Amino acid sequence: MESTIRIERYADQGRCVGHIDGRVVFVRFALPGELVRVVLDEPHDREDRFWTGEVSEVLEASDDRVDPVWPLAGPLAMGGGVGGADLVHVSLPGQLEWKAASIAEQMKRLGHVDIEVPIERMPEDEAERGLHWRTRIEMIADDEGRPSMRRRGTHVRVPIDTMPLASRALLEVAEKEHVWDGGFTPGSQIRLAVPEPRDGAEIAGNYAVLVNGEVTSGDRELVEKVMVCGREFEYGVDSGGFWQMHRHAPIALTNHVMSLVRGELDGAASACLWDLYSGSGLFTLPLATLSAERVRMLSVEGGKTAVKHAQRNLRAIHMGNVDARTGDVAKTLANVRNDLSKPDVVVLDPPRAGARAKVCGQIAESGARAVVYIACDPASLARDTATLTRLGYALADIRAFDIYPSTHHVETVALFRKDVR
Ligand SMILES: C[S@@+](CC[C@H](N)C(=O)[O-])C[C@H]1O[C@@H](n2cnc3c(N)ncnc32)[C@H](O)[C@@H]1O
Repeated sequence: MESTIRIERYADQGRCVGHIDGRVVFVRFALPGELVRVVLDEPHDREDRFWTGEVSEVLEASDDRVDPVWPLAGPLAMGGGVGGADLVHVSLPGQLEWKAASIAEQMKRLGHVDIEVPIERMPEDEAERGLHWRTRIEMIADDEGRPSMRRRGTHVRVPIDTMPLASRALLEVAEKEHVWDGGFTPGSQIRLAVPEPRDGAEIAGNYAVLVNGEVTSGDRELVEKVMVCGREFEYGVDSGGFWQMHRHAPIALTNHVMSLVRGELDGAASACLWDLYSGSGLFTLPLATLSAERVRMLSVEGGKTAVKHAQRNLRAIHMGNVDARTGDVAKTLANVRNDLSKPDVVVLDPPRAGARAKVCGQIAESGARAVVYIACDPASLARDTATLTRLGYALADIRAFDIYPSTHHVETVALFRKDVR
C-alpha cells in the first residue's frame, strides 16, 4: 500500500513520524515538514498500533534534503535499500540538528531533564561529505562468493565493489587484498579492520582481513595510536574485537573524558578511579597516568581477549596501578577489594542497552563524587539518567560527538555530580 503523508517530526532509529487516518506511521528517509509518498512495510493491518514505511517519492522537500551521497544505501524505491546509512538523504548540518533534537527529546521523555546538547563534528567529515570514516567494516559473501549487503525486506544480496563509509586506508587494503574480487565461501562473514595511519606512517602489515573470525591476511593483533592531552598512547587491540570505529573517535572521546575527570579531581594528589566496560583500555591507559603514581584504578570488561590486551598495554607503559578485571560489571562490582571500593570518579562506557538500574545502584553505593558516562544510545543514557538522578546525582555537563555520520547514531558524554544539597 502506498500513501501521501505530511511528515511531522523526527522519531527514533532514523525515522520520522506522520499519520494516516489518525494512525502513527514511522517513515524511513523522510524529513520533518516534507510531503512524501510512502510505501508501507508488509505486513500491516487495521489493528496495528502503528505502521512503518519508506519514502518512495518526495513531493515537497525539506531544505535539509540532499541527493544521497551513497545511493545504494538510500530508499529502496530509488535503487537503494542496503542499509548502513539511514541519514544519507540529510545534509551534514541537518544530521547534527536531527541528532541534537533526538538526544534532547529522549533526555526529556525518559531522563526528565530539559537540555540542549551541543554536537561536535569530527575533523574531515565535512570535506568527506559524511563518508570514509569507518576503520572497521563487515560484509557477507553472497551465493557467488562476492562481498555483499542484504537489500531490506528481501533475501536479495547485492554484491558490492566498494564501501563508501570505509576509511580511505581501509579501501586501499581492500584493493590490495583483492577483497572486491570475491572468491569467499558463500555465506561467510568478511571483516576488515585497518587502524588509521594518523602519523602518516605506512599501513604496512597493520591491518586484518578476517573471514568467519579467522585472519586470512594481515595480523590478529593491531596497533592503534591515540594522541591524548599531548601524549601518544599505543594500544595493542584484537582485530576481531571492539574498537571505536570512526577514525577520530578515539582521540575526541578520550580527550574529552580526560578533561572531565581531571576537572573533577581538581589537582588532588591521589585518587581512586573506576573504568567500567573498559574494552582494550582506551580510557584506562590515559586515566592511569593521571596524578602520576597516586591513582589507583579498577577496570572491568567482559571480553577476555580485550582485558589481556589492556593488561599488556598497561605493562608496556609501566602502569602497575590498575586492577584490570575480566567479568560482568554488575557481578564484579559486588565484590571489590577494599582499597578500590570507594572511587572518586567512575567512568563507564556501556553497550547499547546502557548500564541499567543495578549498575547505577552499585555506582551510587560506592559513593563516587562524579560519574562520566559515555553512551552510544541516547535512550539508554536517558533511562540511566533518571536512575542516577533518583540516586542523588545531577547532570552537570553533556556533549555529543558525531562519530557515526550518515547514520542516526550519535555518541553522548554526560557528567553527573553527586548532589550535595
Ligand atoms: C562501547 S564498548 C566500550 C569499550 C571501551 N571503553 C572503548 O571505548 O574502547 C563496551 C564494552 O563493554 C563490554 N561489555 C558489554 N557488556 C558487559 C558487561 N555486562 N560486563 C562487562 N563488560 C561488558 C563489551 O565487551 C565492550 O568491550
